[in-house]
Amino acid sequence: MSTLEINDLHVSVETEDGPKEILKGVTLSIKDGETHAIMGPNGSGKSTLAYSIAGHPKYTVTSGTVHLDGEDVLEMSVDERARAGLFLAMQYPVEVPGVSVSNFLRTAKTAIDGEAPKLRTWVKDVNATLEKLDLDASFGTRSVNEGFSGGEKKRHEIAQLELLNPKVAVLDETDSGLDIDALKVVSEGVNRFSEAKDKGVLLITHYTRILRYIKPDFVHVFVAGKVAESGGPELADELEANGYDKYVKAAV
Ligand SMILES: Nc1ncnc2c1ncn2[C@@H]1O[C@H](COP(=O)(O)OP(=O)(O)OP(=O)(O)O)[C@@H](O)[C@H]1O
Repeated sequence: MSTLEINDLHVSVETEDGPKEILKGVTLSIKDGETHAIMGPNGSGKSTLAYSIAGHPKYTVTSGTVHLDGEDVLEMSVDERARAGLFLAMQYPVEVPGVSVSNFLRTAKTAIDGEAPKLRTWVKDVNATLEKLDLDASFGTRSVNEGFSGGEKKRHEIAQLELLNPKVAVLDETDSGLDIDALKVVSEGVNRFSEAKDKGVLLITHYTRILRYIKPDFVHVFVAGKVAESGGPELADELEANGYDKYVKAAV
């Protein structure tokens, strides 16, 4: 049974005027098989939370804890976090010119598992995964994210998710820039991961439309660096109807 436990997490970034606190005490617990959606206004700190879990050096954890299966995540380097089973799909995936998708995926798999996957089964797995995501097999020869459309970038993130098979996935606006067909394909990939494999998902999103395909067990309203309210899927409908106004006013 895997659990990601975030407790009273405070995170700052360095600005020209000194450190600025972005996360102001985030507490969340994500267990196997649970999908948590985080929704909140622009600039409330959702990506900061995702990056802080993954270990981005720009963010300084000033207090609080993050544990995965009881292990102290904040003590781990970025690659140790990945090996421990954490996965981050970034809002803006970076280009890696000259590194093919196939090479990238195999290198990542080898680094995470500690040994290279057997070539024949790996090639089969990669091709099957790309096919499920409606990506042509030739996609594997392209440089990572270079010239990818918005939809291709997000499908590639989900291909990584499926092939690297982490314990917990943090998906930062994986629905942004997707047309309706791509949204379905990407959502199916997330569901294959979360439902079929009984894994934990933290899904950051602005839109309830993805929640038609990926059913969250919990919805959290994120305002001014912390969780302002938590509820079930019905909370997303309430946000769609009424916006964040009442939560923003209460946070001031
Ligand atoms: N270097 C910096 N200097 C000043 N402010 C910063 C810096 N880096 C981040 N911030 C601020 O941190 C806040 C949180 O940003 P973050 O990207 O986490 O929000 P978000 O909720 O993911 O927003 P969005 O929904 O627009 O993606 C923003 O107000 C942003 O301007």
